[in-house]
Amino acid sequence: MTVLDEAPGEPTDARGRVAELHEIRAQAVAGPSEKATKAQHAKGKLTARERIELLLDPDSFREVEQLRRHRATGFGLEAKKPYTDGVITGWGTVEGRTVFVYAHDFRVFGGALGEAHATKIHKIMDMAIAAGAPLVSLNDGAGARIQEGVSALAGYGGIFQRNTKASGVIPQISVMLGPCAGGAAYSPALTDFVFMVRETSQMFITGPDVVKAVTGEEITQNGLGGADVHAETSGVCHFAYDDEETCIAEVRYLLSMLPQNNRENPPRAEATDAVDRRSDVLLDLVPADGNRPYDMAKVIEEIVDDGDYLEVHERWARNIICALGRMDGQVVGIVANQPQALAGVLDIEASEKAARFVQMCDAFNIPIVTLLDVPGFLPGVDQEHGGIIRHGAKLLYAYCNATVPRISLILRKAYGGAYIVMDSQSIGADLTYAWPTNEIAVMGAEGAANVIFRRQIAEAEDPEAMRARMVKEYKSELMHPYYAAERGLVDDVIDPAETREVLIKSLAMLQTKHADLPSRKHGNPPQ
Ligand SMILES: CC(C)(COP(=O)(O)OP(=O)(O)OC[C@H]1O[C@@H](n2cnc3c(N)ncnc32)[C@H](O)[C@@H]1OP(=O)(O)O)[C@@H](O)C(=O)NCCC(=O)NCCSC(=O)CC(=O)O
Repeated sequence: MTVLDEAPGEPTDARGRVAELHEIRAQAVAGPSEKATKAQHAKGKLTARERIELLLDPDSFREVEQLRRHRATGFGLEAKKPYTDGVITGWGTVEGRTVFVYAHDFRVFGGALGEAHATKIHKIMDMAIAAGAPLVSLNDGAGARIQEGVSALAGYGGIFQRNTKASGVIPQISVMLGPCAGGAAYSPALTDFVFMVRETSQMFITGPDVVKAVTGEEITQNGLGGADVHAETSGVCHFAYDDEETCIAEVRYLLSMLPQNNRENPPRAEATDAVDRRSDVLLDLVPADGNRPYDMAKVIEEIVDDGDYLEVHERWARNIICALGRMDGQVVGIVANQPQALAGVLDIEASEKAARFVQMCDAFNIPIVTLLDVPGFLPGVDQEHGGIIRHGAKLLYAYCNATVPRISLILRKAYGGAYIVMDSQSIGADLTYAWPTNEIAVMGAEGAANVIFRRQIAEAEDPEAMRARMVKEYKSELMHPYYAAERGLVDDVIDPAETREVLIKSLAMLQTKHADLPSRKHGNPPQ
């Protein structure tokens, strides 16, 4: 029973009304019951308000529509009309910059979305778009509120439409903090970043019971749509953590590297690492032998400010790394082949992962640095039948379409179509560099010799000796490190130890880059 469950009394004096307001507010903030809060904590989850407190700067939260209640009837809803209607909405600041937020309160109808709940979210999304500030959703809801039927479903439609309208305009971050089923899983997929917490958050279109009924498969909630599944297998989530506190702290970190909207640049930090810091260690990190693996993450660590960067989709498609870091305080997006996983080939998942990242960087004015060490696209029936052509095209399209500053550096090998796709000069990179160990070619020397000298090798008295001679000839003709530089296809061959300085000075020059694309409604990118 709330104050407003009874007809408001006779007007008393102003002080009486103010006291009444404070009482109502206290009820709204407290939520349904102490028991419900305990149940939430017992599941290892924080309440919506506790989460908002972790996300925003202290005392910065300003709530909107705290006193909203649903007007639905039937199924006993008339008697159950809690304030907030199960979602807390408002704005505050993160490191002093405005951020809009909505947080499902699982204690109210399992955080399920009804009509009033949905229109609160619509309002806060409209406010975020109008203000040009990021939107963070803290999701812990059971999907459409079943008692409200189609009104609830339509509420989701309004969210999806706004997610799409806001796409590429303001950063949208979805933080999954509970079981998010059905409608609750679609909106995050439309946003820029999805965060999850192991054990306590799940995302699925239909839960294990429906899966069992339809396909006969038996699986747990986590097995179906837990954080590890989405971070490693499906690629639905970009970041997965063990607890809510770490997860929300990382959301703050990510926000610190994003602009408020597409009309701003990402915030520049105080430079804390010397521009001309040499990286002699890179010569030991990257073996000259193109077949030997190494950890590209260590190269990134060496060239960014203070070795600090945030890897996106760290555990999905590990053969490519996508990361946000700073160079001389300026935020950059780094795309790099990872020779340590699948030799760094481009396959379906790697192409999708990098394409989305490049697109995100371009939308939010983040310059892109591409580090190449790529043997090519992954051959195979699975890949061809899985549509590697159209998935690879997504990456090509994303790079070709990107107007932010783009710099690429070839560390070692760069073969074939994969070389062209990974931001070569010919698809519009602003500056391309290579280390003296580069091998830019249509394919590896052995493969090339086998194709173009097949007849000579087959007819030779000693085919193996002939093959070795032809490989050598191909290498000396076409695969020496200066072949591309002589033709102007790389702008310079650089000393690896000077990589950081060269990249930073190039980024500084490109800061004022301006590029226009022909006028059009929008492109038709491969899907
Ligand atoms: C989300 C859950 C896994 C959480 O399980 P838990 O054991 O933690 O909690 P619980 O089941 O006790 O639920 C907590 C309270 O929320 C209520 N509750 C749960 N789901 C609800 C829903 N969708 N609508 C209205 N109320 C709901 C419960 O009745 C309960 O109320 P009380 O506290 O009063 O007892 C489960 O509740 C569940 O599977 N719910 C149904 C999810 C679903 O099918 N959603 C899709 C809807 S269709 C959709 O979204 C559109 C689409 O098809 O895509």
